[in-house]
Formats: sequence, structure tokens, C-alpha cells
Amino acid sequence: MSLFDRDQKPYLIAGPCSAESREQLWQTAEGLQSLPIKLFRAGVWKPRTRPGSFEGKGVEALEWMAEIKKHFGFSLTVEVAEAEHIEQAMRYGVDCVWIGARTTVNPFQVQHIADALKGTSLAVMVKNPVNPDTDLWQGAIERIAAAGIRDIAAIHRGFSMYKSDSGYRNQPHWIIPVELRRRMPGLPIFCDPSHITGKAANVATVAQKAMHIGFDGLMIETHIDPEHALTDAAQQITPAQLAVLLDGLVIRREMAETEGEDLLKIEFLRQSADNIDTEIIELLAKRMELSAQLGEIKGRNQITAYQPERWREIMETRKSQAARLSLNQDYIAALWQIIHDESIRKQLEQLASKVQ
Ligand SMILES: C=C(O[C@@H]1C=C(C(=O)O)C=C[C@H]1O)C(=O)O
Repeated sequence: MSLFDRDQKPYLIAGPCSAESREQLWQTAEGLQSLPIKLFRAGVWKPRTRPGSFEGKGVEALEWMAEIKKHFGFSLTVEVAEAEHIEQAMRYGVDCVWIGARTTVNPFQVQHIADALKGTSLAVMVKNPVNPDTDLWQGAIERIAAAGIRDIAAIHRGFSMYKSDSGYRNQPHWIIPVELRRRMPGLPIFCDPSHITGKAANVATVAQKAMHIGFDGLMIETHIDPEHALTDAAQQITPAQLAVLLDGLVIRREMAETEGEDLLKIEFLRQSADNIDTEIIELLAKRMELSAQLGEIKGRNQITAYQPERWREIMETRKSQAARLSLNQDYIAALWQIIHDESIRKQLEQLASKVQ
């Protein structure tokens, strides 16, 4: 049986950023015990940006975690960054480990961890790499799967950026987890709104967005006294705040469960979109045929494929038409850039055939 149950949304993972003391863990767990938590989280080894900050309590904290499991019945998850962490985590009854964003970036390190996981029955969650690279994320997941781990999930925690004026601590780039879902449909994907927003006040908004998009669960940093947290103080919320967040969360269901009139409407809208797509492709084929004909004439008359003035005029007129229809001009410009590239490629075929 899988630890990650995709039927019950959201699959909820909560607990402090770091295990700081027995009391802090205990009080946080007490606050969470009435909530539908599937995994209790805490960092015991903390990868810190600069030396000298709190680096976690290591094995001592694992002892506290084991007590939490015994008393409250929570399954446990901790971050691992070294092969040795696996064995230590298992010794204290940890059920699931996660690979952090700063580890996922390094295939050597992920492979060491994967090797250490061989033969264990641990569940594993893989956070996205700090850089927005779907392949790297997928690659780390594949390494864990190749080690024989059956219970695997991905965690989306956003991506690093230079200077944050977007209001996020880490850019969500939602397109990346959506692409991961397309590539690996059977993989549960959870969202970590705490790291994406970096601000306690915005955690609920990002969590809701993740639910709207269709994520399976949430990992939310929860601390009994966030203000005095030793790590990530700004983004942790209290168990009471988590309860309010969960209360207000709108959970979207899978398509198949939607009933009645709305299902028909969705079906109608999808069929209409299919029809429009068919027309778009037919029109693109016609347009490309025109380019080919132009290419043929250009070939006969020693004219260049690329015509800057004509291309400039096309870009301008298409963008103003887009603006009139309230379409995003950058989107139309990017689309036409692709059309133009293909048109040039097509004409070059013609021109090259004339040279031979
Ligand atoms: C089609 C032509 O060749 C190129 C392709 C264009 C296009 O696909 O719209 C426009 C200008 C040229 O760079 C053309 O000369 O009209």
C-alpha cells in the first residue's frame, strides 16, 4: 500500500522547518493532532546558505521525532542530504525522507542517496531543484525509482531567482510541475507554499492556487511560535493558522467526478476548443504553403528568404491586432516568431534545392 494516498485531497504534511527542541516539537505536534496530517515533518539536518546559522540537531532531534511518532501516531518525514542520513533516519522510525532542492540539483549526490535507499522500504519525496529545470527534477525522481523505491512523490517549492521583486521567495513557475505531471501522470505532486511565498500571510493564497491547479497535497511549515523560530521564521504559521487555512481551502475534484450540467458545459467547451485547434492547424498549413510558393519564386530570382521590412510590418500589425482583441502582445509576438522561423526554414529548403 502506498503511503501517498491520492484520493484524499489534500495530502497534508506539516511540522516545523527545523526540530529545535523537544518542547517545540511536542507543542507543535499537540497543535496539529486534531488536523488531518498524513506526515509530520521537521528538518534535523539543515542545509544553510551561510555557515554559522542553526544547522539542526541531528540524531538528538531524531530521538524527539521518534517520541512524537510514538505518542501522537504521526508518520514522520525528514530531509536527507547525505547517504548516511538514510540509515540514521530509519533507525529512529522515520517513514519517509525528502531530498531538498539544493540536493536535487546534484546528480552525484542524488545517486549516492539513491544507492543508500536500495533495499529499504522508505517513501521518498523529491523537491524540485533550485533552478527551473524539469529534466533535472525528473532525473532525480528516476534515480530514486531505479533504486527500487516504490513510494515516490514530488514536492514543488519554487525556483531561485536573482532579486525578488515578484513578492515570492521562490518563483513558482507553475508550468514546471504541470509539465512534470504531464510526463509522469502517476506521480503524486505536492506543493510547498511556505517556501514559494516566504511569507506567512501569503501561504494560504499559494496553497489555494496549488489546489486550483490540481496538486495532490501540501507541505506547510508549522511552528508553535513562528516569531521565535530558529529558521524560516517569516514563513511558518501556527497550527491554529493552519486549521483556518484548511477550513477555507476549496478543493477541486478530478474531472471524472464532476456531475450534471457543468460536465456538459466542459465537454462543449472542449469540443469547441478542438474545432478551433483543427482550424488553426489547417490555416497554418495553408500559410506554410504560401511561404513555399514564395520560396520557389525567390529561388528562381536570387531573392533572400528573410525579408526584414516585411517581417517588421507583420510583427507590428499582428501585435496591434492582438491588442485590439485584448490578447497579450508578447504572446502573439512569440507565436509569430515561431511561425516566421518555420516559414524561413521552409523557404531555405526551396532555395537550397535551387542551388544543387
Ligand atoms: C514569406 C516571406 O518570407 C519570409 C517569411 C515571412 C512570413 O512567413 O511571414 C515574412 C517575411 C520573410 O522574412 C515573404 O517574403 O513574404
